[in-house]
Amino acid sequence: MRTLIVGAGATGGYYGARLAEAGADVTFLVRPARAAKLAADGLNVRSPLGDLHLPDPPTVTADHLGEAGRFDLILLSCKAYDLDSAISDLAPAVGADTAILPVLNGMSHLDALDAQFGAERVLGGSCAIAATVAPDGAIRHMSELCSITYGERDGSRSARIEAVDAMMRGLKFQPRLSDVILQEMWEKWVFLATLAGATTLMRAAVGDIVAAPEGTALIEALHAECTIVAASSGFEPRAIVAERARAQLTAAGSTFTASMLRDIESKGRIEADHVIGDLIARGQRLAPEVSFQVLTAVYTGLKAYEARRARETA
Ligand SMILES: NC(=O)C1=CN([C@@H]2O[C@H](COP(=O)(O)OP(=O)(O)OC[C@H]3O[C@@H](n4cnc5c(N)ncnc54)[C@H](OP(=O)(O)O)[C@@H]3O)[C@@H](O)[C@H]2O)C=CC1
Ligand SMILES: CC(C)(CO)C(=O)C(=O)O
Repeated sequence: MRTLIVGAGATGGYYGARLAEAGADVTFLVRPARAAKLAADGLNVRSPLGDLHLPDPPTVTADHLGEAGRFDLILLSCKAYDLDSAISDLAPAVGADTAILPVLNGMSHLDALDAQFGAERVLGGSCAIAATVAPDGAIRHMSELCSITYGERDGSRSARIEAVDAMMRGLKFQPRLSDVILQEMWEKWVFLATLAGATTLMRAAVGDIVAAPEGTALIEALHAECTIVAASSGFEPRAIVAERARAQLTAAGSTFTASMLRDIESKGRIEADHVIGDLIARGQRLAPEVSFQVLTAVYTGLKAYEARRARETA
């Protein structure tokens, strides 16, 4: 299966490197600076599941993608703020039978991909991992948490999703073929928005927040607001998933944080609109009687961070 990994950052770099390690036919679509870094140093992964050095990872830049032909699978791993440019850059790789598997957090990227390439080409997907790109360019995988979930959005078991599943098996991450991928993407969004919202608002890990006065109540209120949006959209988290999420999000002593907090701490760009703003907008449309006060406080904090970052980097 010819696979194009769009982005060799934290997620694309990790999953793509593990696929390449196992001999899968992968090529990374990268921008010029990342291409130069990979050419100089190779693709390095530091992981509790085993380090990996790919001395010569196959890369292509957008200006040469047309010469690379069509791909069977495109694993899209950019941040949401780069989605429009990534869509235009990856377009030459999309043929009649290409499937696109996005692993971004949130949901609205599905609409953008559908509009550009047709919904029939767009799978559902998400990943659970704690990873980042270290200052030396290596992918730093920070815990054993490491899975990727994918499925046809109508729940069918197509030949192409079975082929994706076959390629993902036996590697250094947990693969999961889902028959209810939209439900799972919403559940992940509710979890992530609560985790990112609470840990960025408080600039602290879950355990630090629950140790503070009213910390657990704040996380629970945020989780409840996110759940209302999902339920109003027709994807109320299943009881067992909601209970597991609640336990993880309020665990005493937990050092769990969201990738968005890591991005803020490294003064990077964040997906404020995609992960939090979009949730509020959907909530205001579908449940206008709810005030979404905690989500709104989170969003204001994130937009203030963006404004400060823009001012200080201008
Ligand atoms: N990191 C994590 O632990 C987790 C992240 N996620 C989600 O996964 C998604 C991806 O996040 P993450 O991997 O952390 O992000 P990163 O910023 O680490 O990586 C994204 C990569 O995409 C590349 N990129 C962007 N646009 C293009 C383009 N047009 N062509 C080629 N490459 C491009 C960037 O390239 P360049 O280097 O040139 O900027 C960057 O290397 C996000 O939605 C995030 O929320 C989900 C679970 C966990
Ligand atoms: C929920 C979590 C931590 C797991 O992948 C995540 O998606 C993130 O940090 O962005």
